[in-house]
Amino acid sequence: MSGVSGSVLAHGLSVRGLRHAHVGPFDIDVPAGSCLVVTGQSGAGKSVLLRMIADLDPHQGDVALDGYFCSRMPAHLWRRQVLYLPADPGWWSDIVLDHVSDKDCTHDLMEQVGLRRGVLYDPIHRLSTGERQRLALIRGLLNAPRVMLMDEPCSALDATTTLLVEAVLRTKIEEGMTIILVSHDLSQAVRMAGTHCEIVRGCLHEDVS
Ligand SMILES: Nc1ncnc2c1ncn2[C@@H]1O[C@H](COP(=O)(O)OP(=O)(O)OP(=O)(O)O)[C@@H](O)[C@H]1O
Repeated sequence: MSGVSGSVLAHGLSVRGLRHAHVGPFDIDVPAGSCLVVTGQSGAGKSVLLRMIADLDPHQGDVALDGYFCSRMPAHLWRRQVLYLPADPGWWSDIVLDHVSDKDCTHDLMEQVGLRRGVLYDPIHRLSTGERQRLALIRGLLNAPRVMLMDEPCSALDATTTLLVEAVLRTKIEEGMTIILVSHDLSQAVRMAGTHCEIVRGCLHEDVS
């Protein structure tokens, strides 16, 4: 049982009383087809928040997707729908092609985010940080999650490439995806946020500026 009472979104992500150590409690609603941008100082708890939502870090409280609580669902089913994209993605093989299931879709997405075709045939360790970041995004998108929890997905990208990635994310949001995007880039927050919140002293404050 979740131990959480009260209403949750019928379509979208509802975070209820989520906390760990000095971070939280967080209560957030992110409707399907919208983007919440989370900012905050280094060490504020942004990554911990994402990892708790993905059920990767220990926590109190619960999260619901379309009214179905994480605590009542097998972990692998939750994480298939609610995908965490870490700032420093892990790779289980050094061969890029091992990580992509649909080559046509991958080519299409690579073009959209400005990745050269040759990336598919290079070893992962030889790729630039920004290439790996975009590849991890594509790998995540190929799994068609309902929710993406993105930890600074554009931190290694130049301004032009950042806009390409944002355009892809905007399309996904229009198609109904829910995104929580952690960023240190306030201009990105302005461009992407349906809602922009800042974590201050462990709590989330909606930006009203
Ligand atoms: N599993 C954990 N258990 C306890 N404390 C943790 C755990 N993971 C992270 N922390 C601590 O929680 C705080 C928030 O960490 P977090 O990684 O969420 O910060 P952040 O806001 O993402 O920072 P940055 O912008 O530097 O990435 C830090 O003080 C960190 O040391």
